[in-house]
Amino acid sequence: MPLLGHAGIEPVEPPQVSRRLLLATGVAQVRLVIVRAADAPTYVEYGGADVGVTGKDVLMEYGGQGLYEPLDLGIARCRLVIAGRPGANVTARRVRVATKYVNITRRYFAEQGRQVELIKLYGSMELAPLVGLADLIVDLVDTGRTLQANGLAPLEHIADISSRLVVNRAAMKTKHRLIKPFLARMQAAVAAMHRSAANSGTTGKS
Ligand SMILES: Nc1ncnc2c1ncn2[C@@H]1O[C@H](COP(=O)(O)OP(=O)(O)OP(=O)(O)O)[C@@H](O)[C@H]1O
Ligand SMILES: O=P(O)(O)OC[C@H]1O[C@H](OP(=O)(O)OP(=O)(O)O)[C@H](O)[C@@H]1O
Repeated sequence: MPLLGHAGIEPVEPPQVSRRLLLATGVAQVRLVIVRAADAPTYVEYGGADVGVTGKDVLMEYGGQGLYEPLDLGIARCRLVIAGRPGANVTARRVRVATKYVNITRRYFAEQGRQVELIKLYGSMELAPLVGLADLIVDLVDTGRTLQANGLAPLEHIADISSRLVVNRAAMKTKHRLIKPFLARMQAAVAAMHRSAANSGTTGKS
Protein backbone atom coordinates (compact mmCIF):
# COMPACT_ATOMS: atom_id res chain seq x y z
CA MET A 1 0.00 0.00 0.00
CA PRO A 2 2.79 2.55 0.75
CA LEU A 3 4.39 1.79 -2.62
CA LEU A 4 1.06 2.26 -4.40
CA GLY A 5 0.56 5.49 -2.45
CA HIS A 6 3.95 6.65 -3.72
CA ALA A 7 2.78 5.92 -7.26
CA GLY A 8 -0.28 8.13 -6.67
CA ILE A 9 -2.79 5.33 -6.10
CA GLU A 10 -4.81 5.49 -2.87
CA PRO A 11 -8.01 3.49 -2.30
CA VAL A 12 -11.01 5.63 -1.33
CA GLU A 13 -11.71 3.28 1.64
CA PRO A 14 -8.98 1.46 3.59
CA PRO A 15 -8.82 -2.22 2.48
CA GLN A 16 -7.96 -3.31 6.04
CA VAL A 17 -11.39 -2.10 7.16
CA SER A 18 -13.62 -2.44 4.09
CA ARG A 19 -15.25 -5.80 3.24
CA ARG A 20 -15.31 -4.80 -0.44
CA LEU A 21 -13.03 -6.81 -2.75
CA LEU A 22 -13.04 -4.23 -5.57
CA LEU A 23 -12.01 -0.80 -4.35
CA ALA A 24 -12.19 2.51 -6.17
CA THR A 25 -9.09 4.71 -5.97
CA GLY A 26 -8.49 8.43 -6.41
CA VAL A 27 -7.48 7.68 -10.02
CA ALA A 28 -10.57 7.20 -12.22
CA GLN A 29 -9.15 4.38 -14.43
CA VAL A 30 -7.66 2.40 -11.51
CA ARG A 31 -9.44 0.01 -9.13
CA LEU A 32 -7.84 -2.30 -6.58
CA VAL A 33 -8.71 -5.99 -6.61
CA ILE A 34 -8.21 -7.74 -3.25
CA VAL A 35 -7.36 -11.44 -3.66
CA ARG A 36 -5.30 -14.06 -1.84
CA ALA A 37 -1.60 -14.04 -2.76
CA ALA A 38 -1.93 -17.49 -4.34
CA ASP A 39 -4.77 -16.31 -6.62
CA ALA A 40 -3.02 -13.17 -7.91
CA PRO A 41 -1.27 -14.88 -10.89
CA THR A 42 -4.58 -16.45 -11.99
CA TYR A 43 -6.41 -13.10 -11.89
CA VAL A 44 -3.65 -11.42 -13.88
CA GLU A 45 -3.12 -14.22 -16.41
CA TYR A 46 -6.83 -14.38 -17.26
CA GLY A 47 -7.32 -10.60 -17.29
CA GLY A 48 -9.39 -10.32 -14.08
CA ALA A 49 -6.72 -7.77 -13.18
CA ASP A 50 -4.21 -6.03 -15.45
CA VAL A 51 -1.49 -5.82 -12.80
CA GLY A 52 -0.85 -7.86 -9.66
CA VAL A 53 1.40 -8.11 -6.62
CA THR A 54 2.47 -11.47 -5.25
CA GLY A 55 5.44 -13.36 -3.83
CA LYS A 56 8.10 -14.96 -6.01
CA ASP A 57 7.27 -18.23 -4.20
CA VAL A 58 3.71 -18.03 -5.54
CA LEU A 59 4.95 -17.26 -9.07
CA MET A 60 7.45 -20.13 -9.01
CA GLU A 61 4.72 -22.50 -7.86
CA TYR A 62 2.21 -21.16 -10.42
CA GLY A 63 4.69 -21.56 -13.30
CA GLY A 64 3.70 -20.89 -16.90
CA GLN A 65 4.72 -18.17 -19.31
CA GLY A 66 1.54 -16.12 -19.15
CA LEU A 67 2.78 -13.13 -17.13
CA TYR A 68 5.28 -10.32 -17.43
CA GLU A 69 7.26 -9.85 -14.22
CA PRO A 70 8.80 -6.40 -14.69
CA LEU A 71 9.56 -5.33 -11.12
CA ASP A 72 10.96 -6.75 -7.88
CA LEU A 73 9.25 -4.70 -5.17
CA GLY A 74 11.92 -5.66 -2.63
CA ILE A 75 9.34 -6.18 0.15
CA ALA A 76 8.23 -9.34 2.00
CA ARG A 77 11.74 -10.71 1.69
CA CYS A 78 12.33 -14.23 2.92
CA ARG A 79 13.83 -17.53 1.77
CA LEU A 80 12.30 -20.74 0.50
CA VAL A 81 14.13 -23.60 2.19
CA ILE A 82 14.08 -27.28 2.93
CA ALA A 83 13.88 -27.72 6.69
CA GLY A 84 13.89 -30.63 9.07
CA ARG A 85 15.30 -31.78 12.36
CA PRO A 86 18.96 -30.68 12.67
CA GLY A 87 21.08 -33.47 11.24
CA ALA A 88 18.14 -35.13 9.43
CA ASN A 89 19.25 -37.59 6.76
CA VAL A 90 18.27 -35.61 3.66
CA THR A 91 19.82 -38.12 1.24
CA ALA A 92 17.95 -41.18 2.50
CA ARG A 93 16.62 -43.37 -0.31
CA ARG A 94 13.05 -42.18 -0.01
CA VAL A 95 12.21 -39.18 2.15
CA ARG A 96 8.75 -37.74 2.72
CA VAL A 97 8.47 -34.00 2.15
CA ALA A 98 5.45 -31.98 3.29
CA THR A 99 4.75 -28.63 1.63
CA LYS A 100 2.23 -26.38 -0.01
CA TYR A 101 4.81 -25.80 -2.78
CA VAL A 102 4.41 -29.19 -4.48
CA ASN A 103 5.45 -28.05 -7.98
CA ILE A 104 8.60 -26.28 -6.78
CA THR A 105 9.50 -29.21 -4.54
CA ARG A 106 8.94 -31.82 -7.24
CA ARG A 107 11.11 -29.81 -9.66
CA TYR A 108 13.87 -29.18 -7.11
CA PHE A 109 14.32 -32.83 -6.13
CA ALA A 110 13.87 -34.12 -9.70
CA GLU A 111 16.66 -31.80 -10.94
CA GLN A 112 18.94 -33.43 -8.39
CA GLY A 113 17.79 -36.94 -9.20
CA ARG A 114 16.55 -37.43 -5.63
CA GLN A 115 13.41 -39.51 -5.08
CA VAL A 116 10.89 -38.06 -2.66
CA GLU A 117 7.32 -38.66 -1.64
CA LEU A 118 5.34 -35.40 -1.59
CA ILE A 119 2.62 -34.63 0.93
CA LYS A 120 0.48 -31.59 0.09
CA LEU A 121 -0.40 -29.32 3.03
CA TYR A 122 -2.05 -25.88 3.10
CA GLY A 123 -0.20 -24.36 6.07
CA SER A 124 1.57 -25.00 9.40
CA MET A 125 4.11 -27.18 7.60
CA GLU A 126 6.42 -26.99 10.63
CA LEU A 127 4.15 -29.43 12.44
CA ALA A 128 4.65 -32.29 9.96
CA PRO A 129 8.12 -33.51 11.08
CA LEU A 130 7.12 -33.24 14.76
CA VAL A 131 4.33 -35.77 14.43
CA GLY A 132 6.07 -38.07 11.96
CA LEU A 133 3.98 -37.02 8.96
CA ALA A 134 7.11 -36.10 6.99
CA ASP A 135 10.90 -36.13 7.25
CA LEU A 136 11.32 -32.70 5.67
CA ILE A 137 9.29 -29.62 4.79
CA VAL A 138 9.63 -26.95 2.13
CA ASP A 139 8.53 -23.59 3.51
CA LEU A 140 9.33 -19.89 3.81
CA VAL A 141 11.75 -18.65 6.46
CA ASP A 142 12.40 -15.09 7.53
CA THR A 143 13.68 -14.74 11.10
CA GLY A 144 13.85 -18.53 11.60
CA ARG A 145 11.77 -18.21 14.77
CA THR A 146 8.97 -20.53 13.60
CA LEU A 147 11.44 -23.27 12.68
CA GLN A 148 13.34 -22.84 15.94
CA ALA A 149 10.18 -22.91 18.05
CA ASN A 150 9.37 -26.29 16.50
CA GLY A 151 12.85 -27.81 16.87
CA LEU A 152 13.63 -27.55 13.15
CA ALA A 153 16.47 -25.99 11.17
CA PRO A 154 16.97 -24.85 7.57
CA LEU A 155 18.90 -27.58 5.73
CA GLU A 156 18.98 -26.44 2.08
CA HIS A 157 18.31 -23.13 0.35
CA ILE A 158 15.97 -23.23 -2.65
CA ALA A 159 15.40 -19.54 -3.52
CA ASP A 160 15.43 -15.96 -2.27
CA ILE A 161 11.88 -14.61 -2.22
CA SER A 162 10.33 -11.13 -2.40
CA SER A 163 7.14 -9.55 -3.71
CA ARG A 164 6.91 -8.98 -7.46
CA LEU A 165 4.74 -6.89 -9.74
CA VAL A 166 3.18 -8.92 -12.56
CA VAL A 167 1.38 -7.64 -15.65
CA ASN A 168 -1.10 -9.29 -18.02
CA ARG A 169 0.53 -9.76 -21.45
CA ALA A 170 -2.37 -8.38 -23.47
CA ALA A 171 -2.89 -5.41 -21.11
CA MET A 172 0.80 -4.53 -21.42
CA LYS A 173 0.10 -3.84 -25.10
CA THR A 174 -3.48 -2.54 -25.12
CA LYS A 175 -3.15 -0.38 -21.97
CA HIS A 176 0.46 0.60 -22.52
CA ARG A 177 -0.27 4.30 -22.03
CA LEU A 178 -1.69 3.64 -18.56
CA ILE A 179 0.63 0.84 -17.46
CA LYS A 180 4.00 2.22 -18.59
CA PRO A 181 3.90 5.38 -16.43
CA PHE A 182 2.50 3.33 -13.54
CA LEU A 183 5.48 0.95 -13.77
CA ALA A 184 7.88 3.90 -13.87
CA ARG A 185 6.29 5.40 -10.75
CA MET A 186 6.39 2.07 -8.91
CA GLN A 187 10.05 1.67 -9.87
CA ALA A 188 10.78 5.14 -8.47
CA ALA A 189 8.83 4.27 -5.30
CA VAL A 190 10.89 1.09 -4.81
CA ALA A 191 14.14 3.03 -5.33
CA ALA A 192 13.00 5.67 -2.80
CA MET A 193 12.11 2.91 -0.29
CA HIS A 194 15.58 1.36 -0.68
CA ARG A 195 17.27 4.77 -0.26
CA SER A 196 15.35 5.51 2.94
CA ALA A 197 16.00 1.95 4.25
CA ALA A 198 19.72 2.40 3.54
CA ASN A 199 19.71 5.77 5.35
CA SER A 200 17.93 4.36 8.41
CA GLY A 201 20.01 1.15 8.40
CA THR A 202 17.04 -1.21 7.88
CA THR A 203 16.84 -3.93 5.25
CA GLY A 204 13.62 -3.07 3.45
CA LYS A 205 11.79 -6.11 4.82
CA SER A 206 8.02 -5.72 4.97
N1 LIG B 1 7.76 -14.86 7.06
C1 LIG B 1 7.63 -14.19 5.94
N2 LIG B 1 8.45 -13.14 5.66
C2 LIG B 1 8.32 -12.44 4.52
N3 LIG B 1 7.41 -12.72 3.58
C3 LIG B 1 6.58 -13.73 3.78
C4 LIG B 1 6.63 -14.51 4.98
N4 LIG B 1 5.65 -15.44 4.93
C5 LIG B 1 5.01 -15.24 3.77
N5 LIG B 1 5.56 -14.23 3.06
C6 LIG B 1 5.12 -13.74 1.73
O1 LIG B 1 3.73 -13.43 1.82
C7 LIG B 1 2.98 -14.25 0.90
C8 LIG B 1 1.69 -14.69 1.56
O2 LIG B 1 1.99 -15.42 2.75
P1 LIG B 1 1.40 -16.84 3.11
O3 LIG B 1 1.80 -17.82 2.05
O4 LIG B 1 1.75 -17.13 4.51
O5 LIG B 1 -0.11 -16.54 2.88
P2 LIG B 1 -1.28 -17.14 3.69
O6 LIG B 1 -1.10 -16.77 5.13
O7 LIG B 1 -1.39 -18.56 3.32
O8 LIG B 1 -2.40 -16.22 3.09
P3 LIG B 1 -3.88 -16.62 2.81
O9 LIG B 1 -4.29 -17.41 4.02
O10 LIG B 1 -4.55 -15.30 2.64
O11 LIG B 1 -3.82 -17.42 1.52
C9 LIG B 1 3.89 -15.43 0.56
O12 LIG B 1 3.58 -15.96 -0.68
C10 LIG B 1 5.26 -14.83 0.66
O13 LIG B 1 5.66 -14.28 -0.59
O1 LIG C 1 11.04 -17.42 9.92
P1 LIG C 1 9.84 -16.72 10.50
O2 LIG C 1 10.09 -15.24 10.67
O3 LIG C 1 9.33 -17.36 11.75
O4 LIG C 1 8.68 -16.78 9.38
C1 LIG C 1 8.34 -18.01 8.82
C2 LIG C 1 6.87 -18.25 8.85
O5 LIG C 1 6.21 -17.23 8.08
C3 LIG C 1 5.32 -17.87 7.14
O6 LIG C 1 4.08 -18.11 7.72
P2 LIG C 1 3.00 -16.95 7.95
O7 LIG C 1 3.37 -16.12 9.12
O8 LIG C 1 2.80 -16.21 6.66
O9 LIG C 1 1.74 -17.81 8.34
P3 LIG C 1 0.89 -18.87 7.51
O10 LIG C 1 1.65 -19.29 6.28
O11 LIG C 1 0.72 -19.98 8.48
O12 LIG C 1 -0.37 -18.14 7.17
C4 LIG C 1 5.99 -19.22 6.86
O13 LIG C 1 5.06 -20.17 6.36
C5 LIG C 1 6.58 -19.60 8.21
O14 LIG C 1 5.68 -20.37 8.99
